Amino acid sequence: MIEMQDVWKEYPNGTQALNGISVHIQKGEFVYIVGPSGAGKSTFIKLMYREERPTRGHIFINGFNIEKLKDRKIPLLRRTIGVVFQDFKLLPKLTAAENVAFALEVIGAPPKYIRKRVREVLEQVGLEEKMSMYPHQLSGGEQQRVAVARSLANNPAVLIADEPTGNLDPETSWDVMRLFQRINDLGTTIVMATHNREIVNTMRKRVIAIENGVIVRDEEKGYYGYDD
Ligand SMILES: Nc1ncnc2c1ncn2[C@@H]1O[C@H](COP(=O)(O)OP(=O)(O)OP(=O)(O)O)[C@@H](O)[C@H]1O
Repeated sequence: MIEMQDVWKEYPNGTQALNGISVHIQKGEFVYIVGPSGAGKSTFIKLMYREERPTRGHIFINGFNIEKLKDRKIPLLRRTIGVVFQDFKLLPKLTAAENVAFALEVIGAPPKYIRKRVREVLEQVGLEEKMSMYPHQLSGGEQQRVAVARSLANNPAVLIADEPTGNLDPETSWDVMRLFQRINDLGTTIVMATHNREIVNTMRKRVIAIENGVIVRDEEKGYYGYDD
């Protein structure tokens, strides 16, 4: 499902962000990516949805060979991946429902299906009553749940999250994590980069630790393992 073979990433300014990463993540897994600041976690995440390209190595995601993927085919890859960010990245002039609908409009889904699916995913995240609110009228946790609903709209096989609780207080972070657990229970693979020690140590999932661009630890039911 997700396979990286000896993946290296050097940014154009010469920074070596990843130095030979090999990893295999199976369908339905829930994986935390941990490590110190600057270790390469976001780069690892960005390679998966082809925001960045590897300098060297092979990446296969949901049946796509990232190396061979033509730019015009990137949208096909991204339909199979939902992405959630620390800063939510909602469109401020659109309501919650419109933000979710947008993800379906860009792929040309029929309006009737869009209406049904928007309601479904907003119900899934418990926000059906706030469908018509604009992002600034929602709390941080609610905005993140809209972003999660948007990421689920296309029924992705994989949900990738980069520091999704980074802007949320502890209680709200747990709401979002319970939501992730439910999504994972329904079969979606989850890969989440995080600095949240409490969540990693409580939920006990697979933990992959990256330091200086290499995997230094990969444990089933692992721990966070850093003091920051
Ligand atoms: N676009 C870029 N151009 C040049 N260097 C970059 C770029 N993006 C990241 N880097 C560098 O690559 C290295 C890895 O960065 P990355 O963002 O992947 O780390 P991270 O583990 O996600 O860090 P954090 O926990 O602080 O988010 C760092 O040295 C960073 O400065």
